[in-house]
Formats: sequence, C-alpha cells, structure tokens
Amino acid sequence: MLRHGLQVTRVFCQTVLHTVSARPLRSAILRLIPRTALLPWLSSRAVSVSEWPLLSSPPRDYSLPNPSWSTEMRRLYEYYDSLCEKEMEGGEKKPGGWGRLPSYNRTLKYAAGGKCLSKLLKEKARLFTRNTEEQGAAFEYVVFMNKSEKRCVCIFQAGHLLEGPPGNVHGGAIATIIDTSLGTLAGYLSGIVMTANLNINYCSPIPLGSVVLIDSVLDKVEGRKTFVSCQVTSSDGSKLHTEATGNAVAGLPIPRQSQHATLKKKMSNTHRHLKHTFHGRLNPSFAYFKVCFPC
Ligand SMILES: CCCCCCCCCCCC(=O)SCCNC(=O)CCNC(=O)[C@H](O)C(C)(C)COP(=O)(O)OP(=O)(O)OC[C@H]1O[C@@H](n2cnc3c(N)ncnc32)[C@H](O)[C@@H]1OP(=O)(O)O
Repeated sequence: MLRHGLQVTRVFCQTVLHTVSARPLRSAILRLIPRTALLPWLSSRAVSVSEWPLLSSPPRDYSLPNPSWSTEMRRLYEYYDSLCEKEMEGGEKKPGGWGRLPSYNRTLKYAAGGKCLSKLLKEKARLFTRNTEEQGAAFEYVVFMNKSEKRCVCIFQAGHLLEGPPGNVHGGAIATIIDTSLGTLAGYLSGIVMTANLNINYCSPIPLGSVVLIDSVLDKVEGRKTFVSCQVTSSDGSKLHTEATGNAVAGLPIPRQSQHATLKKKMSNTHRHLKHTFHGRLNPSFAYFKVCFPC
C-alpha cells in the first residue's frame, strides 16, 4: 500500500515537475521518493517508445532526420522510407518489405524502461556510433531492413570528426559503420551475435561529409555462424568505395575453466537482479530486440 502510494506520488511529481521544467526542484523531490517504488509499475509492461513514462526525457531516436543531414541524405531517407510498410487507414498495412530500424545510444536502458538495468550496465556507457550529441559531427546513419530479402541498407553521412587521410574518412570509421551494418543484419536474422571475423577491401577513399550506401546481404548460415557481406558505394551506386565480408557467431562464448566460477557467480547475481526487476514478466533479451528491431 505504502509502496503503491509512493509510486503514484513519484509519477505525479515527475509529471507535474516535468511540465514546469523545474529541474533542481524536481531532482530534490524525486530524491525523497525511492526509485524502487516505480519498479512494479515498470516491470508490469514492456515499455514502447511511444508510451515512454515520464521518468526522464524520452530517448532520442538517432535514425531520424536532423538539420545536419544533407539534401542527398534526406533524399535517400525519403526514398527508403517510402518503401516501408506503413499502417494505412482502416488498419491495413501498405506492403513494402522494408522497415526503418530506430537507433538509441543506450538500447538496453531504454528497452527496460529507463532505469532498471542501469546498475548492471556502466552508467556512462554509450553505443560507440551514437556517442556524441553534436549533430552531423560523426556517424549520421539510418538502417533500413528488408526482412524477405534478408538484406539491409545503411545510409551513412560521415562527419568531420571521422577524418583519416586529409579530407577523407578514417579506415577505422569505415570499418565501424560496416561492422554496425553487418552486425545489425546478422543480429536481426540470428539473434544476439558477436562479430568473429571481418575482412575489408578499401577500394577508393570516401570524402568527408559525403553520403554513401552500405548494402548488406546474408550469404549463408552455418550452425551458429552467420556469414554476411556488403558493398559501400557512392549514393548513386556508381562508385565502389569498400567491400567486406563478415562472420558473426550467435550465442554467448563458452567461458574458460578459470573464468567459470566467477562468471557463474556474476550470472547468478544478474539473474536474481533481473528476476526482481522484471518479476519474471519481461525477458530482457526479448525487450532488447523489441526495441532494437521492431519492424
Ligand atoms: C545496441 C543497439 C543495437 C545496435 C546494433 C549495432 C550493431 C553493432 C554490432 C557490433 C558487433 C561487434 O562489434 S561485436 C564486438 C567485436 N567482436 C568481439 O569482441 C568478439 C570476440 N570473440 C568472441 O567473443 C568469441 O571468440 C566468439 C563469440 C566470436 C566465438 O566464441 P565461442 O562462442 O567460444 O565460439 P567458438 O566455438 O570459438 O566458435 C564458434 C564457431 O565460430 C568460428 N569462429 C570463431 N572465431 C572465428 C573467427 N575469428 N573467424 C572465423 N571463424 C571463427 C569457429 O571456428 C566455430 O566454427 P565451427 O567449429 O562451429 O564451424
């Protein structure tokens, strides 16, 4: 009863104080109400972004257009967006086969409702490709997935912080966006994966600030291994910049004997924490994919 009262008070305070944007006052009041009071409410539902509770500001979807996007980036975005499946009037779905994948800088945190998993993760950790708030400075990209073709296209605009050779994109930054595209495709098709192998041929430099397309396809699946490949081309497809193949392995690596006891203890603590947090109602890996790959 007391817990329920605290929960209602906390949500009420957040709602009201969120509206008046009184940050210091809001923090002071919220500090008085234990966060755990919110857990039952959070755990009773998988929170989708559209129904984000007023715990904090809603997560930013980095895959949506922003003012730093060039005309070419926007044109390509609009083209693929027009191919996406959309709800039409009357609830019918416009077929298209494509879907845009949203992108957040801390997916697990958002998937869990904002707060619950923070203790398990490093508080300051951010997705490498989404670790700056400065729009257009580094990786601006959006991934469109085609389920039936087992293919995805990433539209990528390289910002000034990604310079390698003067005026061109750093090879490591190119490898990063390739790993992201291939990893996203493999993850979409095979569940949680780790990149085991990545081979890259750099064919021609990518000018800084330009927009390129990373077209990734599934080659084959062999047991736990998902083989994928991609081509990085200029936005009109006329110039090949880079090509790559990769192998992503599904599932968790088997720990070495010496690490086994520590890992077992860690996993058991984690499991207990998750069980408490979610009351057995929400599988965190499911939530991860629900938010990561909703289309
Ligand atoms: C968040 C928002 C979302 C946003 C989404 C953003 C997407 C980002 C994606 C980023 C992805 C990453 O950067 S991942 C981070 C970079 N990668 C890593 O750190 C991986 C480090 N390596 C590992 O953890 C491990 O070695 C694994 C998991 C790859 C494999 O270990 P394992 O589970 O013990 O499996 P193991 O038995 O060794 O191997 C399984 C099979 O894979 C093969 N295999 C293993 N390693 C290799 C290899 N290097 N090259 C070729 N093949 C290999 C083996 O021969 C075997 O084949 P067979 O005998 O069965 O035939």
